[in-house]
Amino acid sequence: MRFLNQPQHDLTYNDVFMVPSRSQVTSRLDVDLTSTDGLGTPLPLVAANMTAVSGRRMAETMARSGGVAIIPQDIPTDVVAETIGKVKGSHTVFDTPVTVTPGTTVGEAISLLPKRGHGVVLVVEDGLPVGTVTEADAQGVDRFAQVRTIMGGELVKVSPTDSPREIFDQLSAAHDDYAIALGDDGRLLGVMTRKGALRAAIYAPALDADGRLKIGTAVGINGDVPARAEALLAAGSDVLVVDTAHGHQDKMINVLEAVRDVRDKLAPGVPIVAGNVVTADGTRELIDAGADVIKVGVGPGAMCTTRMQTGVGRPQFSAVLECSAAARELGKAVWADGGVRHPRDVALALAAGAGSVMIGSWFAGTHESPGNLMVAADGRPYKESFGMASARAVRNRTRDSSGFERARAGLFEEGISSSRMYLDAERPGVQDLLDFITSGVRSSCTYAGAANLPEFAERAVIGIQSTSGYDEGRPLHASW
Ligand SMILES: NC(=O)C1=CN([C@@H]2O[C@H](COP(=O)(O)OP(=O)(O)OC[C@H]3O[C@@H](n4cnc5c(N)ncnc54)[C@H](OP(=O)(O)O)[C@@H]3O)[C@@H](O)[C@H]2O)C=CC1
Ligand SMILES: Nc1nc2c(ncn2[C@@H]2O[C@H](COP(=O)(O)O)[C@@H](O)[C@H]2O)c(=O)[nH]1
Repeated sequence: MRFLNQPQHDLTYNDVFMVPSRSQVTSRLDVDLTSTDGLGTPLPLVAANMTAVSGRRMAETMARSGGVAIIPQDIPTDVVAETIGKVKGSHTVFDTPVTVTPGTTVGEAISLLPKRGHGVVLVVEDGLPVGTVTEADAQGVDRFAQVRTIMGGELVKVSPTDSPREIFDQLSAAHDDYAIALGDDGRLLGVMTRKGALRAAIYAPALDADGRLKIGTAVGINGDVPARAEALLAAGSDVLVVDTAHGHQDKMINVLEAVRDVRDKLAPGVPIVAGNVVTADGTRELIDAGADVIKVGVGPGAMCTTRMQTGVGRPQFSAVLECSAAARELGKAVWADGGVRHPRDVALALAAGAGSVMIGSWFAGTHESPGNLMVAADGRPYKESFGMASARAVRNRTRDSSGFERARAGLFEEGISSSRMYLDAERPGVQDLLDFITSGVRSSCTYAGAANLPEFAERAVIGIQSTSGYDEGRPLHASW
């Protein structure tokens, strides 16, 4: 990457723009978005280790689309192990349906609809699919009625060996939008919508050496971290994130060395990600202590109050640029963590040299995040998000401590305890957001003349802009 005009101060994503360069890449579909962080996932995107963001559904969906989700450090180890098992047991292409039985009430079935982006609940009897229920089927029906009275019985059945294009064509011919895939024994393998078929032709899943979906997990720096790391690796975690607010501290370095020893003994191929830092020194020290990838970002997160509380942090574009250069010198990479609100931010982080980009709050406002769907007074659906250093998260993390210790820890909050992440009516599912982001990033690459992410980081030409420069680029949804 090179600057068009030399910066005199540190820069946020909003402070910069990219100019087009002569390109030999003629189609956005020719761009290879494989991450350059050593994990080699087909998409350079990571769902953050936040309780309001990454659970089983987020992990499955991210991995099917080529990225990865990190299950947070605050989830009990046995629950994380169970989640890893479920994700690894799910189909790598077909979506996992929400299922009910014919005797389930309509009210319960409808309450399960928002658990998936595809808007259908599958009715299963004795292990066999017998019908579907959608919001439309339930219109005007008593919530206590059983779903058998309203379910649609015509199911489009496809084979797991059918190509995405064949499934798309079968659904179009049947004027339907929901296919179920059955194994040879008639067992349900998963479901696919028409849009899902289109996506299956574009995205490749992120798979482990045994061909199962990838999933990552996080540990903090307190408690018996090596024991938790051992259990997570034994359960099959594909990435281990060692995460704390101030990553450039002695305790982190000691913990990281211990986690590296556990990893080397049990699962030498599993990368360790550590953070957060925002300086070249912090990056180098965490790499020396055993990290393969450095998580970069102090204070850019949407749930973050660190900069207002402490004055500490660094504008994220400059932090990623400096840390990625330091990591690259040592043959390692960084994740740009936090502050992503538009596809352009992902593109700019990759231009600054990030190997992958971690997203939290934006993904919290999707069907696949763990929270319950709520509806605001104006009718807009939303999910609650909260920071991992908020009083709410600290209370949860210190549940085994004394009342005094919990109360004291609560005084040191550095995050928001409750925030509304509205579901975008146009993009309510995380796959919708991934479509939005990847189409933007593919396009950024072709503007730079890059066929892949190493070329993009090499060729990007970045300029610095004023706030009016940034404003000029915002679309107007009404006349001025
Ligand atoms: N990227 C970011 O900007 C930030 C991210 N977070 C996220 O919140 C989650 C919780 O992290 P964290 O608050 O570190 O909680 P942890 O539970 O991981 O505890 C942090 C440990 O580090 C010690 N510590 C020393 N200095 C600091 C400091 N300045 N800030 C915080 N802890 C410090 C704490 O001791 P003691 O309590 O005695 O001081 C404690 O032992 C993580 O997921 C983290 O990534 C949190 C804040 C900023
Ligand atoms: N200072 C704080 N930072 C936090 C907190 N919880 C999470 N985070 C960081 O934010 C990113 C995600 O950023 P986003 O803009 O995509 O939401 C996450 O990975 C953490 O590094 C917090 O309570 N305080």
